[in-house]
Amino acid sequence: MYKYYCFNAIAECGLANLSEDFVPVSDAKDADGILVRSAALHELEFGKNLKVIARAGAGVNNIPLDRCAEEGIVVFNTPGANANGVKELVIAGMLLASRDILGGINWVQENEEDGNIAKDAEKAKKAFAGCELEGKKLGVIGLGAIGVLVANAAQHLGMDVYGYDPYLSVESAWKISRGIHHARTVDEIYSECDYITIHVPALDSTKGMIDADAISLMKDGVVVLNFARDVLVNSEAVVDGLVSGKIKHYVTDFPTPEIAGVKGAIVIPHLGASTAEAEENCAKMAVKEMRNYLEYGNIKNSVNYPNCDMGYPGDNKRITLLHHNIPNMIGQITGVLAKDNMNIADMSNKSKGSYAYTMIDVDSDIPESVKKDLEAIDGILRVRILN
Ligand SMILES: NC(=O)c1ccc[n+]([C@@H]2O[C@H](COP(=O)([O-])OP(=O)(O)OC[C@H]3O[C@@H](n4cnc5c(N)ncnc54)[C@H](O)[C@@H]3O)[C@@H](O)[C@H]2O)c1
Ligand SMILES: O=C(O)[C@H](O)COP(=O)(O)O
Repeated sequence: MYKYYCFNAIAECGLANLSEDFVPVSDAKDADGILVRSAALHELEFGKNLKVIARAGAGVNNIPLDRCAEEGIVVFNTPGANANGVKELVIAGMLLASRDILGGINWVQENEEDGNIAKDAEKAKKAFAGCELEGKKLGVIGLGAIGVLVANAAQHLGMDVYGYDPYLSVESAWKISRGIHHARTVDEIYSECDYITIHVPALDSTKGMIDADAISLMKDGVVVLNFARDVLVNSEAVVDGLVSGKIKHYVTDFPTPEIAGVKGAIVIPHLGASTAEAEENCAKMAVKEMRNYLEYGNIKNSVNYPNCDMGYPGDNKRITLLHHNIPNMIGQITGVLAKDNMNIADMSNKSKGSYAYTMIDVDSDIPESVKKDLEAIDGILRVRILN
């Protein structure tokens, strides 16, 4: 029996894929698995039984990844599952920044009692005129699941699109339309583009990347879109840019007290992934990842441990070990099994940064003493026996 706890509402169609071996609990401390969206887990003390956190979404800056790795907790996200929802909102954001749709709608609401509104609208409309996206230059920083979709969609709208991503994955490279220009430096995006949209994770290396220096390189009247994370921009620099007119509009999915009321800021309350489709995709993927790990020890889409998949163990018994990525771990682990005369039927070892994962299938039952001996090896963080 596995216990799980949901920190946010997780779409029912995903939870429906949990078998009867999974029961919800009312206290996260009792859980084997946690499902979460944006709830902040940094301050949470994890229970001893917690083995997995599945983030139904992309960004994992709400989860203490290193602490989880050290406590033997595998963290998953759901790459690409909400990318289309975000892409569509980014396109909407570009349109809202180009045409004064919001100003026009507000005018109509303010004049709803005007019996002559049809005629008056024809006089008023010049105040809300805008420009078109076609032919304008768009810079996309970060060409992952979302950035690629935004770049390709913008190209279909007739924009001249530049993409920048020094860590571009092969998977993304296959998807990028060949009409997208390859920007070799981020400065090229800053200096060339009329619209700049940022789709990178919040990391130490990306926090505050849109700062006063970056903005000083941008064209006058640039539109900056941030549907990734608030911390990617230096708020003070963006506010200064809006006040001076250097930035025409800052369109963001992340309201903060500094930005919310500033003229020129178009602020949305984190709605990028709030579509039925995105919520369902994310919930299904997160549940699948959590189940596959708890039931079979397989890791797919982890952000703090390597991917490692040995499928279904069949008649074999499975041992899984989370450990530090240091020399002689395999020697010590197999040494324990040899001491107990156990026969290894299949085995896999993968590493990611400072952490590694070993899966071993054996063709006999695994005595409790083996688990204890494995746990005693220096550098082992968690041992599971999946009988
Ligand atoms: N508004 C929302 O509701 C919403 C929804 C999903 C994701 N997000 C945010 O958007 C981010 C991106 O999502 P995704 O699904 O595209 O993630 P992803 O991991 O598929 O793509 C991120 C891309 O950024 C690139 N990158 C990393 N550092 C970079 C740098 N310094 N310069 C340029 N590129 C860099 C990576 O190589 C990768 O290709 C997430 O981390 C999350 O914070 C927001
Ligand atoms: O990183 C993400 O996936 C998005 O920011 C969506 O967050 P949400 O699941 O809280 O809407």
